[in-house]
Amino acid sequence: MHVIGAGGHSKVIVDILLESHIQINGVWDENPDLKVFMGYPVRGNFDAFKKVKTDKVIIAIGSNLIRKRISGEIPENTAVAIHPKSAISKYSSIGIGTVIMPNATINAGSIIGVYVIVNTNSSVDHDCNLGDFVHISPQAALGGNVTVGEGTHIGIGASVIQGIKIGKWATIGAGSVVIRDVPDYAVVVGNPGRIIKYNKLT
Ligand SMILES: CC(=O)SCCNC(=O)CCNC(=O)[C@H](O)C(C)(C)COP(=O)(O)OP(=O)(O)OC[C@H]1O[C@@H](n2cnc3c(N)ncnc32)[C@H](O)[C@@H]1OP(=O)(O)O
Repeated sequence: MHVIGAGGHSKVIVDILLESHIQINGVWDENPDLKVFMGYPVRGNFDAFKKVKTDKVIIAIGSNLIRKRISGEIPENTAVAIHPKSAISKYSSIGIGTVIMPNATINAGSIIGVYVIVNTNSSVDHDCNLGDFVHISPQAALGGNVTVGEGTHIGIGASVIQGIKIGKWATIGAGSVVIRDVPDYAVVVGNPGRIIKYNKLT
């Protein structure tokens, strides 16, 4: 497996691959000074990776927007990285490029898009629908039937009550409690969650 990105998020993904007995063939990063990452050679930047032409690749980059941009430039049908100590219902589905961290739970009926991050100890309950490039941060909890639009970031420890619809490219602040639907691009913080501004995608 090739790993794109050599930051903190990538460290967790390398661990998942090793726990899953998946061989790492190389790490690729834009920092030309970084030669070795977690004992693996940093073989070059993203342009150099594109010449390898393989679909055995994980985009290990935490930014939802950058993950989206890179995903458009790599082969389709890339891998997923799922920690063996996550709990994923066989009645759920997980898109390509998605990573599931230790102790994350995905319950029955949930549909997880492509290149999603379901981070450590987070909980996605029954019948949720996570759009592509979403990030559910550590310890965040979604009740049943929650919809999260493309590119939205649910912050660390946030809670979303059942049935809520969150739009695309929104941000839910750390520890927030979402009890009302959230429009596209909104930044919501607090308990109860309130909109403080709107994201501008750059
Ligand atoms: C493994 C990992 O590390 S995964 C990464 C997990 N990371 C996260 O979950 C981070 C989530 N990000 C946040 O919570 C951020 O605070 C954001 C995105 C909501 C806001 O960040 P910024 O745009 O920089 O806003 P800023 O810090 O200027 O705060 C604006 C106001 O909102 C308040 N605020 C910001 N975040 C929160 C929050 N989580 N809860 C309550 N209030 C908040 C601030 O106190 C400030 O209030 P004031 O204007 O009265 O002083």
